[in-house]
Parts: sequence; C-alpha cells; structure tokens
Amino acid sequence: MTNTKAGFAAIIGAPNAGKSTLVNALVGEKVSIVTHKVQTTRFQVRGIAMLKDNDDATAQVVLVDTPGIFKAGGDDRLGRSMVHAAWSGVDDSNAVIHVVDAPAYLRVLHKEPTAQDKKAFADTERVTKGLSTRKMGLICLALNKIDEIPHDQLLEVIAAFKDHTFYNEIFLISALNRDGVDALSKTLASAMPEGPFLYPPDQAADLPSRLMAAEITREKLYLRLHDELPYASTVETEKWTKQKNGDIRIDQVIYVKRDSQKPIVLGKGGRTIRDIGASARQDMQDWLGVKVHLFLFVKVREGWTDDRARYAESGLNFDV
Ligand SMILES: Nc1nc2c(ncn2[C@@H]2O[C@H](COP(=O)(O)OP(=O)(O)OP(=O)(O)O)[C@@H](O)[C@H]2O)c(=O)[nH]1
Repeated sequence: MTNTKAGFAAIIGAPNAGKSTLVNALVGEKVSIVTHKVQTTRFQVRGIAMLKDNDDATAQVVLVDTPGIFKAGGDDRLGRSMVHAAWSGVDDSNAVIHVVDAPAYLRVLHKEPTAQDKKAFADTERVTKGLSTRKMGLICLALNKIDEIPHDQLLEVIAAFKDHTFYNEIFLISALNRDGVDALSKTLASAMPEGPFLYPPDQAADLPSRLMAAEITREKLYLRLHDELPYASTVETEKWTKQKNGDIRIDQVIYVKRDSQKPIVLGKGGRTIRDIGASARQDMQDWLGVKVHLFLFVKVREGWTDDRARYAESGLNFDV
C-alpha cells in the first residue's frame, strides 16, 4: 500500500484573475514565471505543489495551465483546434480550478465594469460553458481577491454562480493573503489518485523552467523534422546550471526511438542539430534575458513510451 498520491490540476481563468498568485500560494514559494509563448502542447506546467490531504497523505499536484482556451479569433480551423486541444488538457487532469476575479465580476453585476472587467466576464462565461460539459473528478470555483470585497457583498458573488451545479466546490479565497487557500489545497490533494510521485521532489522548484526549455527545443525539432521524424522523439533537460557570471548552461538530450533516426537529427556534418540548437538557444535567451549555453545530445531510448512521467513531460496522455 502506498501512501503517496500524484496527479494533475488544471488552473484556468481569464487573464489577471490571479492564477500565478494562486500557484505561488499553493506551491509555497515563488515559482519562476513561465511565458505563454510556446503553445504547441496542450498544457504547461506552472508548478509542483506538495499538499496534504484530509487523511494527512502527501499528494504531488502538478499545476498546469491551458492558455489556449482563450485563443483570440478562435473561429478559424486552427483556432478551433487549439481551443479543443487546450480543453483536452483539462480533461486529462484529475481536477480543475476555475479562478475568477470576484471584484471584477461584482462590478459587472453592479453595471459599473471597466473594459477589462467586461472581457474577463466574457472569458468567465466561456469557461463556465466549457466546464458544464466536462466529466471529471473535481471541478472547483475559486472566487479570488475577496480581500477587496465588502463582507456583505460576498454572498452576492456566490449567488451569481448558484445555477452552475457542475462546480463540486466553491471557495472564497484571497490568493494574495492565502485566505482560504488551505481549504482549497486539502480538497485538491484529496482528489488526487494514489500512486508514486511523477517528478523527483528535488527537481520540483526549477521544473517549469526545465520543461519550458525542453519545449522550445522540441518545437524547433518539430519545425525542422516533422516530415522525417513524426512523434518519434522527445526532449529532456538533464542539467540546468546557473554559472557564476549569470549565464545559464542547459544540457538537453533528444531521445529518438531507433538508431536509424540519429543521423536524421544530426544531419550532414552535424548541420541539422546545429541549426536546431542555434534557434532554440536564441529563443531561450529571449525568454530568460541572459546568455544561454545550450548543449544538445542525441540518444536512442527504446521503450521510452512506457514511462509515465516522461509522457507527462511531453504533454501527452499516458492513460489513453
Ligand atoms: N487584492 C488581490 N489581488 C490579487 C489577488 N490575487 C492576485 N492579485 C493581483 O492580481 C493581479 C494579477 O495576478 P496574476 O496572478 O498575475 O494573474 P494571472 O491570472 O496569472 O494573470 P495572467 O498571467 O495574465 O493570466 C496581480 O496584480 C496580483 O497581485 C488577491 O487575492 N487579492
């Protein structure tokens, strides 16, 4: 019998609702900011929280973000497929937390919204519509920023959501002050399935950065080789070292399935991998704002398709 639990929780909500602040409150430390630039996968890891459930078991909750849900101009085919992919990232999670900027919502109800409030309201409606058709374990509503709401108006916000019966739990929180966050974290932990941790706990702090860096290289690899190497490769960040002068050294391995695929990635005289490395390094520098030294290696790994954590890293669903 294991007493560890592990799973995924999707955090969704309009821009500015307080998602990053909530992730920081759940993780318990400031998580390095992950840009939304690369959106090729269905979700991005924002942080890893180690939370206690109601029975005191420890749950590793991988907090993921699916920014594609709010893809602007989502009416064309590409937009629709990105929105669809983002929702399938939500479906693969064990729980979802919908974060709403409660003061902004109240201003709409009181007919005194700002332009940003109106947009947040429209986004919230889109999310509630999407959530109403989900069939997943736990759907939470987190009405955030209650520190800015007079007490007598709290019930009014809750009442506005009372017809949305698909929410299993509603929390009134202040992600900034951590009010209500403990109750939310216990509920989340309780919803996670039993099982071993998905990531080594000592990697948890810089994991979002490692994954982001792997994602950047994977995107370049895909852009360059998707005809020759469909779905056959994965990228992992093995080492992440901050050097004394502030530069960052990143060592990554590109795993392919068969020996015959190695020369495809390397290219004639190593040209292909050099090009991929150069453009990935450029993106990493733009993202991190410091000089990056990127070292890419190609290895064959048979049977990588059997490893659950690696699937999680590449944004794929292992349980299908
Ligand atoms: N008063 C108050 N402000 C909050 C609270 N939570 C977040 N904020 C503020 O709301 C703003 C947006 O918070 P973020 O956590 O960046 O929001 P986000 O949803 O991650 O935003 P995007 O990354 O744009 O999607 C910041 O100025 C936060 O400080 C809260 O509980 N109370």
